[in-house]
Amino acid sequence: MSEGLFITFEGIDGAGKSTHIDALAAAFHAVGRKVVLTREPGGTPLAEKLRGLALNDPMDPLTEALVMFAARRDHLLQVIEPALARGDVVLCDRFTDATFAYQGAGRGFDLQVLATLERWVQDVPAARSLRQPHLTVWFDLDPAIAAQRLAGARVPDRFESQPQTFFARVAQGYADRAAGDPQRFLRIAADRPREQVWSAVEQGVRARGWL
Ligand SMILES: Nc1ncnc2c1ncn2[C@@H]1O[C@H](COP(=O)(O)OP(=O)(O)O)[C@@H](O)[C@H]1O
Ligand SMILES: Cc1cn([C@H]2C[C@H](O)[C@@H](COP(=O)(O)OP(=O)(O)O)O2)c(=O)[nH]c1=O
Repeated sequence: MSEGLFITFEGIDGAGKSTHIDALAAAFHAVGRKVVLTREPGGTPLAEKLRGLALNDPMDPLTEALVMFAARRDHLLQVIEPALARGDVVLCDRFTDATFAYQGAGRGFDLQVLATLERWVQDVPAARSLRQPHLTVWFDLDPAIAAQRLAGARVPDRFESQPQTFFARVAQGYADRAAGDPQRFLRIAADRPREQVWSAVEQGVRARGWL
């Protein structure tokens, strides 16, 4: 049986995560892997309810961080860990790096508190230390370009309606997380045409021997 693979997609709103995650699922299916495609906040009935609150109800940064980690705990226990135990590939649109980027860098919340929550929530029986992604595909994009892509999109949620200065902090938050764990991150320059971005994603995953 194959070892389970946990791959997350990260980047600011509009960076291109949703555009490419289905194609990576198809690439894994093509080599015979079972794929669980999921997202955060969300992925379970409870976590999706928490998503609705987090994306729409006003709340302070600690409340927001706790809601994100509460959703994550349920998602880990109900979906991610069982899938990895089966040897499936879990492709997750956002995970804890988004909490450090949005609640940490974006909202200015205490990173030490986030690191404590990360240790509590991601301490699962099957992981030697903490459950972390085997690979995080980080779509790095200038917030100004992301804003152009999202202009005129649907009614923005609490995060999408933030000013560009917020997303500049979020983008730096991702860069800081990548600098802290470079082996785990595959940085994709996301300002190129879709085909070039996809090619970089596929080559990066293939280079790890997984496709
Ligand atoms: N490489 C690209 N060049 C131009 N537009 C893109 C590119 N990738 C995605 N888009 C468009 O930008 C918008 C946001 O893409 P999406 O994949 O939803 O981003 P995310 O999931 O990271 O928020 C969509 O309208 C999408 O069609
Ligand atoms: C997982 C996570 C997401 N978020 C934010 C980032 C996004 O703006 C929002 C999730 O929406 P998003 O992933 O962009 O979904 P969609 O493509 O449907 O808009 O939640 C956090 O602030 N912290 C987190 O820990």
